Amino acid sequence: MGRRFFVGGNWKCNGTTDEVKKIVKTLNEAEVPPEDVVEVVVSPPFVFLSLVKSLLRSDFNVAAQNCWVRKGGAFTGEISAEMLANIGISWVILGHSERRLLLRESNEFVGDKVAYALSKDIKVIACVDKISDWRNIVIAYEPVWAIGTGKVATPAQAQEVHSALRNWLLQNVGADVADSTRIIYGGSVNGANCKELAAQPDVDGFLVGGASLKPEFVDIINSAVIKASSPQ
Ligand SMILES: O=C(CO)COP(=O)(O)O
Repeated sequence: MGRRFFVGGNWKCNGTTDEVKKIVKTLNEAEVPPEDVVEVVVSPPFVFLSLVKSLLRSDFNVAAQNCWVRKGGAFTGEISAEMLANIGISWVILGHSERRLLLRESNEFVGDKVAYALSKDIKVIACVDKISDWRNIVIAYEPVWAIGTGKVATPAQAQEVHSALRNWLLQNVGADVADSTRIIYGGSVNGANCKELAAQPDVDGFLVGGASLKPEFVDIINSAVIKASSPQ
């Protein structure tokens, strides 16, 4: 099987230049498993993408937190997938519940964004339809009640939903995709609760908000080792 553990750090709308440099320094100095054991992607706000990309260790990747739904042009305030590709950003988070709730992004709009980003060779952390190339998708399950609340799903709750999502992939897309697609959990993940969650067979990693701004993010990355040693 061998789904590579995935840990995403969603910094959301946080940080100053100094704070960003500090987080990157902590990550650069951290001892973590090699790239073939855990894939780490941090997602700073747009204005810090180039800075983080230039300073961050080369075994970690950088994601944008959003992008425009199609080719750029007269769309004030938007950032296109082409622009992300142009500055060497290979990942984007699309369809986060904060954007769905606060900015009224619909399933269809998010689905169009995913399709467009994939067409420009940007990999996507998403939970949507309209996906044609599953190789470049990581699905994030983030119960809204757990985001930023300190209330984390129990390992059994997370496993139940992740396994249902994988079953949906099996029934609707195919066995290969169900077997290979990473389904990651987000919502109040921290250094203390990550290990038990990581041990669940269908939890393939995390999308971390608040704790991704703190040194404990390194502990979350290191929970990949639990996964590597637990029977699947
Ligand atoms: O929304 C999240 C990650 O995208 C989760 O946020 P918290 O980890 O702060 O709950």
